[in-house]
Amino acid sequence: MERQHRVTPTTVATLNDLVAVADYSLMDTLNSDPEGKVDGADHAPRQVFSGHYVPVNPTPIDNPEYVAHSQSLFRELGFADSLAQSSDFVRMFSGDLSRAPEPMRNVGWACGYALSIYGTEFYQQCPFQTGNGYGDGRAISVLEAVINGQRWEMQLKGAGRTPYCRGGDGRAVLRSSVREFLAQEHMHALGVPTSRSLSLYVSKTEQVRRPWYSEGSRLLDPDILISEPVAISTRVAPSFIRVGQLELFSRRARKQEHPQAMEELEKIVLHLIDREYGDVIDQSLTTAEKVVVLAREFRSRLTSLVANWIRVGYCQGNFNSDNCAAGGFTLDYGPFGFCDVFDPQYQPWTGGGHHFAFLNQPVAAERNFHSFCSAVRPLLAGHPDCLRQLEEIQSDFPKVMQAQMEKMWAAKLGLDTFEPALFRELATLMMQTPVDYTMFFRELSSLPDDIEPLKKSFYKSATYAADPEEMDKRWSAWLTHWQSLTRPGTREELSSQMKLINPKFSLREWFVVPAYQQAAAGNYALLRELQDVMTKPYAEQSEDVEKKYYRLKPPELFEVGGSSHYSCSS
Ligand SMILES: Nc1ncnc2c1ncn2[C@@H]1O[C@H](COP(=O)(O)OP(=O)(O)OP(=O)(O)O)[C@@H](O)[C@H]1O
Ligand SMILES: [Mg+2]
Repeated sequence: MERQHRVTPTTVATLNDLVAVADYSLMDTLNSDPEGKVDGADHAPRQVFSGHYVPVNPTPIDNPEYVAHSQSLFRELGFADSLAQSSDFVRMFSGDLSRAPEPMRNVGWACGYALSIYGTEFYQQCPFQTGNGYGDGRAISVLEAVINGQRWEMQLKGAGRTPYCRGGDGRAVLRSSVREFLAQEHMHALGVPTSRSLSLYVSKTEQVRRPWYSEGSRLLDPDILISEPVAISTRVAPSFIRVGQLELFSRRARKQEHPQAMEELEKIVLHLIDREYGDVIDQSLTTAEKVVVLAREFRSRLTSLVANWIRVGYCQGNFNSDNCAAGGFTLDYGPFGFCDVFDPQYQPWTGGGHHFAFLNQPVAAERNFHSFCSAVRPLLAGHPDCLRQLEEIQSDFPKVMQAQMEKMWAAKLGLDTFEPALFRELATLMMQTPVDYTMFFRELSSLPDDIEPLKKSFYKSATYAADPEEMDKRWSAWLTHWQSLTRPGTREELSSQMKLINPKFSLREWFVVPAYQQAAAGNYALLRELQDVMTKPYAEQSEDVEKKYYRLKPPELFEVGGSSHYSCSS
């Protein structure tokens, strides 16, 4: 596949500057659904039997209003901030491509994908029970652009129905859009690979109904239907290929569903390599050889990603294969959460159970990696040596994952090597006390002489309250043990290294709730404040910020439906 390296002007000041670098090579290299409507007016749920994408045009939201854009992404892309509120940019990124300037096309694309939950193939989520009606139900990509040598795909979320909408309305509400918008940029600032947020627009007049929690509800499931404003957010990434997408084509190849099935599988895998692994996979290798390198590289990215999630207290919530980006970055901020209390079983999504809980994410990742290996395996038929290598890459996943986890825990503790006994005692203490995960590690990063500063992070459970003296004694013993193991060198150096690993601020749900509630009433002040604070998560920031955002979760906010847990998020 030819890579085009067109360079944008240093500043993209107008929509014309952007569309001038729009690139549609994807629509030519990949297969279009032969039954797709050329004009993109393809919004009713139906089965899509072949092809990598369906041409489909977004459905604009009524009366769009600017909510936010990511200043840091705009800067990276060379976009002028003023662009985000200019009328033609607003029109396009709120879903109206009808007047997009040339060479912009007024048709985007949506992709089908398959679903495996914790490594098991599922079809029942597809309305036709065949898997042919499952995919981007409300996400539509509108262009790719190569900007300063980096390729970005721009995808609208909440842009209306596609053939994969499964009877849904194709919309995203402001609440879920604000959550995803803030989280993507926070994650990036935390140094964790992720899709990025470009822009967010809300409709001043269009609302949809969603199940939600009544004020103060402590029920697990939503108990009311509420009307919420619809929004369109645009996210960008080198591609949006998911493990589930590779699985869709692999399942078709396995079942010989149509004559081009194997060729379509190969094409999507080569496309993934081009978009996400172009710099690490030699173009001159055969497909089978490329697949082996791809598997090894994806394993490395995925294990590192999950270790990073745990480092920053993030639980993805619904880590199915269709929410697992094949490029190895975080995708789909649905029922996610950043933990307050350290709890290995932390899981804000009531439907996620133990499988996708905080410290089970390495195992969930392994399941997704197995789905990935099964999906690419047909491309290695007739290449016993490559097959053997893939087997080995797959079976070594737990070893590599474990190594990444140990490296991460050692770094969080400012140690050169992982100390199992020290860590075991810490995990026990963190659970029994329990501690606020973010605050504990941040306080530790200041290298306290005694446990007093650490107590700022203690929630003090019944276990702690039953015998605080004994607990404090154990904490002091642990601290002394830890101090004896920390790296030689100056204290300042160690402290500042640890403060780059252990963030001061994390995007806890109880910060986000009032921000999206205010936003729904047209007040974006809190949202902007969170944007600002959470894109500098390692910085000390002001006293005022510290008072508001560096504190224990108030007791009355625990177990609140829609904040501590949610059954749906869209
Ligand atoms: N309101 C909706 N209308 C149509 N399809 C929807 C809607 N909400 C979710 N879907 C589709 O249901 C599937 C599962 O939903 P899920 O919550 O994982 O995805 P999502 O948050 O929409 O998308 P993504 O994974 O693209 O971030 C997805 O394929 C999604 O496109
Ligand atoms: Mg999803």
